[in-house]
Amino acid sequence: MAGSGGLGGGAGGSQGAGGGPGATLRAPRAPLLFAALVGVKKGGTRALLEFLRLHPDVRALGSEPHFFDRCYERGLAWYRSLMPRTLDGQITMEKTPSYFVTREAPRRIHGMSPATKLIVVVRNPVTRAISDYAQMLSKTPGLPSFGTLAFRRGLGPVDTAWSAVRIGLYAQHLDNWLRYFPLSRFLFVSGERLVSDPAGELGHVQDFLGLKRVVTDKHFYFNATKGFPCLKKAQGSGRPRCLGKSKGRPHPRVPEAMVQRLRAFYRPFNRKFYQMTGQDFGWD
Ligand SMILES: Nc1ncnc2c1ncn2[C@@H]1O[C@H](COP(=O)(O)OS(=O)(=O)O)[C@@H](OP(=O)(O)O)[C@H]1O
Repeated sequence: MAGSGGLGGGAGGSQGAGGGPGATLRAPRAPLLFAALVGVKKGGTRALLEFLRLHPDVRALGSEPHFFDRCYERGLAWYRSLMPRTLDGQITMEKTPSYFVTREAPRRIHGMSPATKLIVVVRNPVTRAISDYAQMLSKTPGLPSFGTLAFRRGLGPVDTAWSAVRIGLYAQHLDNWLRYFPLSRFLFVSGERLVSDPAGELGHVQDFLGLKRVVTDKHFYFNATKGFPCLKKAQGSGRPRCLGKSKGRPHPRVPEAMVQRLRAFYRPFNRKFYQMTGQDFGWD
């Protein structure tokens, strides 16, 4: 049943983990080294996962399983069956950014394994909200303007009921996680630095996961057309690869006065988040 018994087993098969001849697979049901990229939506989670997958000791699910939010009723055996097979010492990973804002997710993940390592990519909540809105617009072109949705009656107080605003209240969401996990189980990655210095952020992530620093600046180049760091050699093709069009979308223009109001709104929440994490992300 979901919520008990750990994640062990699904990756422990008798063949086909890609470890080459003579590689020993973990015994079935041996506890997995499990790490989850739990958020935040539009923080840069796909970039981080794709970069981490270059590491030979990381085996990550490509798609978002949404087990701890939408699919929990399917049970742990289902979740386990989705996971890639791993060798002893390899880390199994998945990313589902909505976990960070799902009330039940921390309790459920803790129920599966309190040893889970949790990674959160955070980004300036104002830019994150605009990025979220850009994604909504790409799916629903006739959507009301950003200002209409972000402010009640278009002019009034900030509307915290709108998901694009609410997700950025990082301190509030983290409070819920800290009821189940100590801070030492978390790594907070700066979404801004993931763009300006991907190798530096990947260094912290590999340290946190107890991995050798294999992914380094040798793996990245800055693609001026895309405006983002890209991989020199993608897994499989060995060719240069940037993330797809939905990553690094142009943002709709939002009036500066609205941006300033949102910045002021988030400031106390950001400060609280800096205090809680002991890290200043420099968004003020
Ligand atoms: N290297 C690289 N290439 C492309 N994009 C990058 C990269 N690093 C970080 N980012 C930023 O990632 C943002 C999308 O975040 P997520 O992958 O977390 O989005 S999602 O929640 O999974 O939809 C995406 O947001 P937008 O720029 O608003 O599209 C990017 O700013």
